[in-house]
Amino acid sequence: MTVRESIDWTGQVLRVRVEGPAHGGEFVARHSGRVIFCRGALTAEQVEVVVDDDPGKGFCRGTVRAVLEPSPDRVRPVCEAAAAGAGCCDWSYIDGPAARDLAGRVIGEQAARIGRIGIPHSPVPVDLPADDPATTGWRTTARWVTGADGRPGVRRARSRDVITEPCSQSDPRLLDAVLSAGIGPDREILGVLDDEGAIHVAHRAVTEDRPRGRGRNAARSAATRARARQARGRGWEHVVGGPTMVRRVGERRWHLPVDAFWQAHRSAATHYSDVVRAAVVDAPGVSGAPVVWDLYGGAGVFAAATLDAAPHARITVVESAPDALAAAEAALGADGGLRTVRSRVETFLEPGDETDPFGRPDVVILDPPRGGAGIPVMETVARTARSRVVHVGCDPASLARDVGVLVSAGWSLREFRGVAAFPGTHHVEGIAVLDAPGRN
Ligand SMILES: C[S@@+](CC[C@H](N)C(=O)[O-])C[C@H]1O[C@@H](n2cnc3c(N)ncnc32)[C@H](O)[C@@H]1O
Repeated sequence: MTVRESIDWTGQVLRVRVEGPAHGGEFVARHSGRVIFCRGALTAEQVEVVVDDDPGKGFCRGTVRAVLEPSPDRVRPVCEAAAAGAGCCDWSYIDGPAARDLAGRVIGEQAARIGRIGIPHSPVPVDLPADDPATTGWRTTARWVTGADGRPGVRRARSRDVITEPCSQSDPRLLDAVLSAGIGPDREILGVLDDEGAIHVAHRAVTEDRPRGRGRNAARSAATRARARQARGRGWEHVVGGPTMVRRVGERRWHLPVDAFWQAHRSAATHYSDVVRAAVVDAPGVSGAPVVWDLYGGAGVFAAATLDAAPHARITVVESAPDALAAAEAALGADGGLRTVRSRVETFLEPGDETDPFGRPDVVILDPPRGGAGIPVMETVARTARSRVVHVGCDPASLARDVGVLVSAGWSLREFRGVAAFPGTHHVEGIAVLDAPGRN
């Protein structure tokens, strides 16, 4: 069938057989030659889906309203907020091991399709973070909003409505503290359980931006604009605990503003640190004093892991947030070989500025935000790093694109794994370790 631009199935109920997972948490099904991205479905199920977003091209989006033939991997959703329609735990109806397998398939598929990377194991294996089996209560930094009635909750999917059933991700002590604080209407709330067991609650005015247009991309852009207007560190009223949290990996401690970046899962920083340590220790052809770049380095968690593996390493942490770098210097400054650079990574790597007082890097570690490092950054890294690259990425598509740049420049993939760092959701962290041409 030829698909016409004017087609619109919005509101139609379709009976479909579900195929595999797509990037973004929906599942693929087909009807009359068009793809339907189905929310709330599972591989091989027969479902009835209501079309709720139809851009009028070769695909549309829908939500499952009845499961006619359920998968054995379907379980009762553990997240009350998601069951009530919130956008938080979109895979909370999928059994944990099955969800990890599905996430590994998405990582492998994106690697092949976008990165043109041959993966030896598909699905890519997805590990529990530091063997932590928690499916609920794993999040130690959480956010809520209050609506006009002042009750804290999370947003309904693709809506500004507030759902007050609890989300299962956050440690339950956080919501208890938020409820006891009695915060008023129209506030954004931040709750943190830090690594010394202290609870911090802060709130500020909700900043909103109306979507310009329909669909989830418009909603996402509106959220991004709102976040950009409400800068980090601004406007918080601290009502429980104080403005500074303590974070720990092993024996090291970081003092950070409560809204500074820290890995969301309570065991993620430890897991990634273990991976970095192992990757630095056996980087091919590298001495006991490697030169290392920790790009998008935050408070230097991976720099710390590097120093544990190679105490004489000379490390440059590149990061745009000054509060994170101050915390890195305070936590690691006593270790001689640390240099912090407050800069966007793109600027740090600009032509003519690729040199480092420590010399060309043996190992480059990258942990960019969701959009990934991008092709120009990866091309420079491919030319500059001597031995090994470790890329940690929370979006399988941008990770695939970034790693694909290295692979097409002749780098070989030594390890490619996922980490179930966001249980109950489709989100997954991917970690790729690559060796320079001629080094493996
Ligand atoms: C995913 S976090 C990783 C932080 C650190 N590796 C950790 O595990 O705590 C990404 C970091 O990159 C920083 N960032 C975002 N865009 C950046 C850019 N273009 N250049 C430098 N840093 C950036 C953010 O402030 C954030 O600290």
